[in-house]
Parts: sequence; C-alpha cells; structure tokens
Amino acid sequence: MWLGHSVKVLAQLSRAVGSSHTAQVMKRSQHQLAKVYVSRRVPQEGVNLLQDSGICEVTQWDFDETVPRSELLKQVAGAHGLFCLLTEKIDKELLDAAGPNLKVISTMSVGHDHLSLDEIKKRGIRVGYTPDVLTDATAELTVALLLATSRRLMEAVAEAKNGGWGTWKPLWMCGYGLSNSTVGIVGLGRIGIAVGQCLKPFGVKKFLYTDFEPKPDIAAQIQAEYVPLDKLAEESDFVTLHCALTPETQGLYNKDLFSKMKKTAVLINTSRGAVVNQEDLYQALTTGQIAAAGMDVTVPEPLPTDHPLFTLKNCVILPHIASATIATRTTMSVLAANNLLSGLRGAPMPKELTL
Ligand SMILES: O=C(O)[C@H](O)CO
Repeated sequence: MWLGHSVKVLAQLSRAVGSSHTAQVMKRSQHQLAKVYVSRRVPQEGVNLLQDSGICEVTQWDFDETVPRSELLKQVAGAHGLFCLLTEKIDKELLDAAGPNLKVISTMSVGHDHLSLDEIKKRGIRVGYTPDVLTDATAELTVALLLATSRRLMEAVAEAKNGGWGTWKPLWMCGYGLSNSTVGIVGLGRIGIAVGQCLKPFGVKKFLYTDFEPKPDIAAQIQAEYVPLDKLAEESDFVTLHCALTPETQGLYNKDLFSKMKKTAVLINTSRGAVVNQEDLYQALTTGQIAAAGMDVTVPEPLPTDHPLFTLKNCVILPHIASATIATRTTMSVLAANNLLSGLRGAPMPKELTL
C-alpha cells in the first residue's frame, strides 16, 4: 500500500566515466542503476542531484511525516544507497533488511547517534553526514533560545496578550542578562565555539568550557578556560550543551550537576535531548535549584503535549528547529546527496564520517 505513495524515478544513464571506481559503478549501472532510497521529503535540490546523476534509481518517501518502520525495512531491501534523517534508526535490523548491496548511508544531519556505527563498520558501509553547513543556523537558534529563556520572552508575550500587562512595574518580568555573565559551554566543537562567538559581543565576562580534552587553539578564539564539568556547573550563569550524544554523555546533565548550579542559572540544550535527565530537570526547575531551561531537543521527540515540562513557565521548549533555515536545510540536502553520490562512485565524500 505504501509503495503507491512513493515517488519512483529512473534517472538517465548519461554521464561520462571519471575514475576506475566510477567505472565499476557504471559497469554495474549499464545493467542496473544503483538503487537509492530517500527516507523523507527533503529540499528538492538534493533529490534533483540524485535523479540527474545518471547513476541511480531513486525511490523516495515523499512525505513530511516519518516513514513507517515496516515500509522503511521493505524499501531498503537491496538498496545500494540510503539517504536518511536523524529520525531513522539505522540498526542491525535495518542493515540486515537492506542486505549486502548497501554500500553508502548518507544522513542529512550532523548528529549520528541514530546510526549503529559498529554494525555499519562491520559491513564496510561508508557514512556521509552534514557538519559545518548547519553551524551558523544552530548557533543563532541557541542564542535566540537562550535570550527567550533568560529574558522570559514567552511569558511576556503571553502576559501582553492575555491582559496581564498592567502598569509598568519595576519588579515584573525580570530575568537574567548576558552582560558580565559567565557562560559555560559543554562541548567546544564547531557549534560550541560558534555559540561562544555569537555571545561574546553581549558582554560576557568569562567563558568556561569542558570537553574530552582541552582545545586551546579553538578556546583562544573566545578566551575560554578549560574546567571540569563540576566547576563549570558551579560557576556558570548560563550553561549551553553542544556535545554529541554518546554512551558517555547520555544523562550527563543530571540531579548531581543541577545541585551544583547557581539558583540563578539558565540551562540551554540544542544538542540531543538524552544528554539531559528530564526528570531531574523537572525537579531542578520546580524546586528552584536553577532559574530556567531552554530545550530545542527532548526525549522523546515530539515531547507529548501533556508532559510536565510543558506546564512550567521557566521552561521554553522548541520542536528541534536549530538548523531550520531554508538555506541551511537546502544546503544539508545537497551535501547529503553529494555524499551519497560520491560514495556510490567510490570517490571521497565531501563530508565522510570516520568509522
Ligand atoms: O544533527 C543535526 O543535524 C541536527 O540535530 C538537526 O539539524
């Protein structure tokens, strides 16, 4: 039944052969184009590249909603390439369903916690991803969320609309500003440093950061000091999370750390929901252990509308939109397509994950 909804496109076999790897692919292609499955409706520019490549036959789940797992398992069978999103769990079950043809997985995301990398590596499958191109959009949204949370913008808008706006009151709607503050960055990678650079002009007094190891060259850009996570929690007015989700970072931000934070502190998470223990976060926000939190990512996603965190005025929750600018999502789609095509051709990918 689902197949009826899919878009199936046979690309033209028309391109010149460029390398010996390409020759191999093209040799196969003369008989059979590489089968590629695209697991969602994505900016068309990326799909066009695949369709116009001349080396693959594209089948797409051309809908905004997630492809049902059973349909995904059916559609990947025999595929040579898979273009997927962070919502698709690429695990043993899926890889087994895909079978030995699968040579390239290209995820339209920088995060890759949805990919079982051990299983993928075992099968010799190459993986493309989309770092860098979403750094600015994500940093920008992090700053927007931080300001919305610390300056209580959601509450203020609601009050203005619902009649709560009486006379000008000196003690009303006061929040916390960045000027003279200490900002703690957990994970000083591409996005962490970009957030630091965006925040610097707000008059931040001091940047602290923590990571697996000191990164003096990157840290120098914002004069950030390397500290253990506990110290960062204790001293920061704002903590912003930018680490990848791994077994080591799962639940990293928990009641132990909340208990160390300033009562006036604001926590921001635009990385992955599971880095924060949400039950502990709820406790911290309701007992006044911390002042507020802004989350662009949660567990699960979407967060059910009756989730207790939605009842809190001091918690701003966004639906995982950090990279959501038209230009960024278009670039991500194009990069993911180019990664996939390079993988199919046996050529170096523009952005390949080292397994
Ligand atoms: O991992 C990613 O790419 C983000 O979470 C969404 O753009």
